[in-house]
This record gives sequence, structure tokens and C-alpha cells, in this order.
Amino acid sequence: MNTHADWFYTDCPTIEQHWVDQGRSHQDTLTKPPGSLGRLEQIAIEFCGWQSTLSPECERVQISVFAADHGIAQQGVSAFPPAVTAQMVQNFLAGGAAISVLSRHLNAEFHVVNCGVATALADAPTLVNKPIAQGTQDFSFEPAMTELQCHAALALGAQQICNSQLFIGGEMGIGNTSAASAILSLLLNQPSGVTVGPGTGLQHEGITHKQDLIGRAIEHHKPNIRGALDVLRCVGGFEIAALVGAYIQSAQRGIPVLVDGFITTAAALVAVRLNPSTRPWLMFSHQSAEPAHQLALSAMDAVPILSLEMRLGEGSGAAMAVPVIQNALRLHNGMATFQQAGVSQ
Ligand SMILES: O=C(O)c1ccc[n+]([C@@H]2O[C@H](COP(=O)([O-])O)[C@@H](O)[C@H]2O)c1
Ligand SMILES: Cc1cc2nc[nH]c2cc1C
Repeated sequence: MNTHADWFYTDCPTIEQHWVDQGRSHQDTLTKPPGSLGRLEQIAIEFCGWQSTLSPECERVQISVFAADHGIAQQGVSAFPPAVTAQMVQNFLAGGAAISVLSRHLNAEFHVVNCGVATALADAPTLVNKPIAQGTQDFSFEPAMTELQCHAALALGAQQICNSQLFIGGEMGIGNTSAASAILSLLLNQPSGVTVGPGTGLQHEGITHKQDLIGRAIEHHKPNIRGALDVLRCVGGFEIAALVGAYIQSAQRGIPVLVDGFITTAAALVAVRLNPSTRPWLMFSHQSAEPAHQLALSAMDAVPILSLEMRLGEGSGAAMAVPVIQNALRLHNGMATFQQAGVSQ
């Protein structure tokens, strides 16, 4: 059913190296010892390449939070009950969640996308209410979704991309660290003992139960896995598939993506495995406290900007990194050169 004609296999634009080179040359003319702004220099240089300019900007930010329920959440794999997914969606819409506060502060274009929350949600101006189904199937027994549902969730994510200078995808879904860990196990060929962690706050016993369950689930699905799309369909979630679609579409439109935490990085890895030309358009915002996040980042040679021991999701770690990016670009655009300031080199 899926063919190489599918939209998500289309190449993303290549980054023009001469803008990257000019960005680096400009950094070296600014009144500072070369390299002294560390990663901030690299961030500005990457934006020069993405925007084909020497004066890049990151003022118009889009934040879309994708939400869905998970069949596996019935198996005691989370410190919180599944009902919290719908309750937190209402909180996003009411403006009281962490991502609501940060989005307001950033003046971001903010949407919450219901990809598959089982509970009916009250309409709201920032809600995109397009559930694929009332949550995924429990992937410890059967594939999380059908091929049709997986394609629909990818397309739903892609449809959310607006015109902005930076796309942030967030997620909300009780049980989705189980899906993310299973994805990492299957894509990176790692046992569940390596990929499974506390998520929202499981203690030792809970983590052991989650590792056993995910371990059995990955063995169950392995014989049917031919590639990243099968991994996504068998053990993913509707919000994770929507993130994959959104990341690929954003990259295809030449809009850089700022990846958030553990679940979103698992989605980014699926995106890169499906379409490797997505990778140059991804920037990684923070190192999550979820232990296997490091493994997922390393698999993409990704070094995140911040490390704040956050493990909230919602896009919150990415939103926290935006002011760092904005200041990196302000320095790049606003600092005097050695010549302008009459400073000896
Ligand atoms: O982004 C992260 O690094 C992260 C790490 C742990 C948990 N979360 C959030 O917590 C929820 C999933 O946790 P769990 O324990 O229910 O699988 C989901 O809504 C995520 O947004 C997010
Ligand atoms: C309260 C709460 C808020 C969240 N935001 C993202 N995942 C979450 C999980 C819980 C439990």
C-alpha cells in the first residue's frame, strides 16, 4: 500500500553551503575572540544556511501540540491515569499548562491537535479536532494502528505546518514514553532494559514491569517489521505519527524544526529513517531527564542546546530554547565588526 511515491519520501531542499560559509566568515569578523560565543555561533550559522541570508531571524515561531491516547496505557505503564491526556488538553486550551505560558511569552502561533484522544473535547479557537480514532490499540497485543490510520496521522501532522521561521512540535499522551521506548528498541536494536525509563515518574517496580511488557511487545512485532514505517504503525501513537509527518513536511517546506524531548526525538528518528534529507533541518533543544533520550540523540549525532533535567514534554523544552536561539541571531546581526569598532585583531 505504501509506495515510494508517498509524499513523505520527497526530498527536502538542500542547504546552500555558501550561506553557511558566509555566516561563519561573518561570525569571525565580530568583536570577540573567534569561537568565544561557542554553540551560539553554530546556531546563527545554521540559520544562515536555512534562510539563505546573512541576517537570519527567528521571531515567528509555530508551536503545535499533538495529543492522543494509547491502548498500552491500560497496562499500568505510567505513573498517571489515561484520563490525564484529555484533561491536559483542556488545560493547554485554557492557557494554564507550561506550554501555554511559554507560547504566550514567545507570541507563538499555538495550536493543540487532537490526533486521537478518546474523550470528547469542547471546541476552542486553538483546537484542531481531527481524531484518527479513540486512541491506539494496545501494542502489547496487536499493532497500535492500521496502515490507513498511520498514513492519516502522518498527513494530519503535515497539514499543520504554517509559514513560520521555526516549527516546534509538542506532544501529550499518557503512555507515550512506552511507545517512544519501543520505537527506539526496534530502530536501534536495543533491549527494553536500555530504552525504558520512568516517564512521568514510575518507581523501580513500575519501571521493571514496563521493561518486561515492552520487551515482550518488541519481540512480538519484530517478525513483521520491514522498516521505520512498520515500527511507527506497530508500536507508535497517533501524536507520534503526526509529529513524524509534521517534521518531514516542515523540512520539505524549508522551515527548520526545533525538536523537544524524549518522545519527539523518537519521532524525529522515525522521520530521519523514513526520509534522511529531513536531518539537516532538525535542531535539538534540550536533553531530557528520560535516560534513553541520550541514545536517541546520539543515533542522529545530535547535541541539544540546553540540559535542564526537564521531562515534561508538550514542546516545553523546545520553547525554553527559543530565547537562546533568538539571542544568538541578535548577536550575529547586531554586533560590531573589528573594523567598525576599531578594535585590533
Ligand atoms: O519529553 C520528554 O522528555 C518526556 C519525558 C517523560 C514524560 N513526558 C510526558 O509524559 C507523558 C508520557 O509519560 P508516561 O509515563 O505516561 O509514558 C507524555 O504526555 C509526555 O509529554 C515527556
Ligand atoms: C500533569 C501532566 C502534564 C503533562 N504534560 C505532558 N505530559 C504530562 C503528563 C502529566 C501527568
